[in-house]
Amino acid sequence: MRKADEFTIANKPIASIDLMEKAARAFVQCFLKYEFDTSKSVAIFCGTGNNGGDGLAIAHILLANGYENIKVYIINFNKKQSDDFAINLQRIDESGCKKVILSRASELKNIKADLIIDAILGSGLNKPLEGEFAEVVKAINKLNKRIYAVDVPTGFPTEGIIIKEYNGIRAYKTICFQRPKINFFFPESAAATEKFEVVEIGLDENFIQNQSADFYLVEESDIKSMLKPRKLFTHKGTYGHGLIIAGDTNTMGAALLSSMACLHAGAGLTTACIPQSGLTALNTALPEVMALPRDGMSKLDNLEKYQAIAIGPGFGLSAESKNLLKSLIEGQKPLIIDADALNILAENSDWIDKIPVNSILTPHMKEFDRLFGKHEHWWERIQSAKIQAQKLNVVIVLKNQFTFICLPDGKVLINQTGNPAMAQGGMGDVLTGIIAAFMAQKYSSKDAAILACYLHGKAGDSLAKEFFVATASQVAQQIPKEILKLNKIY
Ligand SMILES: NC(=O)C1=CN([C@@H]2O[C@H](COP(=O)(O)OP(=O)(O)OC[C@H]3O[C@@H](n4cnc5c(N)ncnc54)[C@H](OP(=O)(O)O)[C@@H]3O)[C@@H](O)[C@H]2O)[C@@H](O)CC1
Ligand SMILES: Nc1ncnc2c1ncn2[C@@H]1O[C@H](COP(=O)(O)OP(=O)(O)O)[C@@H](O)[C@H]1O
Repeated sequence: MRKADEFTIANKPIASIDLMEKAARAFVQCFLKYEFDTSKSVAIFCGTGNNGGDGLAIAHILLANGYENIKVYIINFNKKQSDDFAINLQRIDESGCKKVILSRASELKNIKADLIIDAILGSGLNKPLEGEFAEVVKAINKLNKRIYAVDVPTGFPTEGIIIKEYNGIRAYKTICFQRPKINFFFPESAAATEKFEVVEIGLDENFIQNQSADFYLVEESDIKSMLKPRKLFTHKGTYGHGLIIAGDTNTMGAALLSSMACLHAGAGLTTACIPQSGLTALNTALPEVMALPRDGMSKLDNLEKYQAIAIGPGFGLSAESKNLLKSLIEGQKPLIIDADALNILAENSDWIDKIPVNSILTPHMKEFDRLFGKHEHWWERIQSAKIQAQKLNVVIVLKNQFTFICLPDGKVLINQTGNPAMAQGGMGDVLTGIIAAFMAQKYSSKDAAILACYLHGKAGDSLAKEFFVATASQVAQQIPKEILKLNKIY
């Protein structure tokens, strides 16, 4: 983003002070959506770098938008000022805005503000907070007011490890510029900001898009360009056959959910490979799905008739399950490996290197750590996932609020759809079924994983507008509606 900033300044007729002004305007526009009561008092804490410069520009724009009770606090601890900060300081002085200069944290007393804007340090953070900076941040957090952070909460690293003892600003909302920071996608960021929102500030998009990067956001336009229409004269054979090897006596629901998702996401045929004891449930709940009873089987025949094979949801850890997984791994046909199949792999780590290339692994955090070792920090976990996806030549779908899709070429795609209404058992089983459906329809492993994660989350997002909780079966049934919104039938 820094490079984009410099590129924009060098290649567009825009001076850096004007870019700062644009960023501040974009911040205020977003801020006013939520804080339209201009009678509220606002304390704006500004450092002396460009983040602080943004804070000063925000102050005078808020004044121009009807806020009368604005006070800026200049955190003047390191005495170094950026050029654009200095220009905005002069403008603030001319505007007559109330201003306090703090040389020590202990000078921060009697703050009576309804709202706080944090513009002390932004993306320029280059070491953990300590000393006076840590003290002032602690005092601001203690005020217990709604804090809006400019670009980044002070003390929050935009990339790299987020320490457990996070001592930075605890924001209510971060309004960040042009692109979200990678670390916002990790659960540890919840300590720094409850929410984040990205605002456009006019940086050169072509330049940003052409930068080589390890992390990419999945956008709706990507999904639209990937989805294939269903063509005239096609039939069930056109859309492939998905095999879902799942379920056990007490976890048959997982097999039903995966099969239901495979069906609704468009596989031409779906077969559930389940224990005999689940047949009545399957035939009753999902009459469209065929059954392949697997009791006593350590190997499956005729696998060539399936274009996608998913294994794991509710599968159990029995000797029979282990033998079946082993034979499939030896078969070298790409697999979608989830849940208990991942746990079996973790117990038999010498099989991991033999996973068929182009397979898709769909672990949540705990399953991932069981497979590849314990990780203290999400940043490290993602680095491991990147390495393993490359080494094994597989796609690793590391599931969470934001799911990371790690590709064999080292790229990591971040899925932004989905929400806490989806935090309920069976949701991962549905994701596995959707992936299987797209693999059956001859999408590559990469495309199947991307499409499935996006649509799974999108279905949850649509349901969350209507329901407090979205159940896994509701999500499965919502999938064809989501596909239709993005794609023509024929
Ligand atoms: N790029 C964009 O798209 C745009 C960016 N814009 C804005 O610029 C912001 C980035 O500004 P920036 O580069 O001036 O850095 P900033 O965060 O103000 O801090 C710099 C100072 O902090 C210091 N420092 C560092 N760590 C420290 C610590 N732990 N404890 C104490 N001090 C510490 C460091 O001192 P040093 O250690 O180098 O001596 C340096 O002096 C960005 O977040 C956004 O708001 C928009 O205006 C326009 C478009
Ligand atoms: N808060 C959330 N926001 C977005 N997606 C979520 C959230 N909670 C769960 N999910 C999604 O639900 C799925 C849960 O998977 P998993 O834990 O394997 O579920 P289960 O084993 O119960 O089927 C993942 O795809 C995850 O991304």
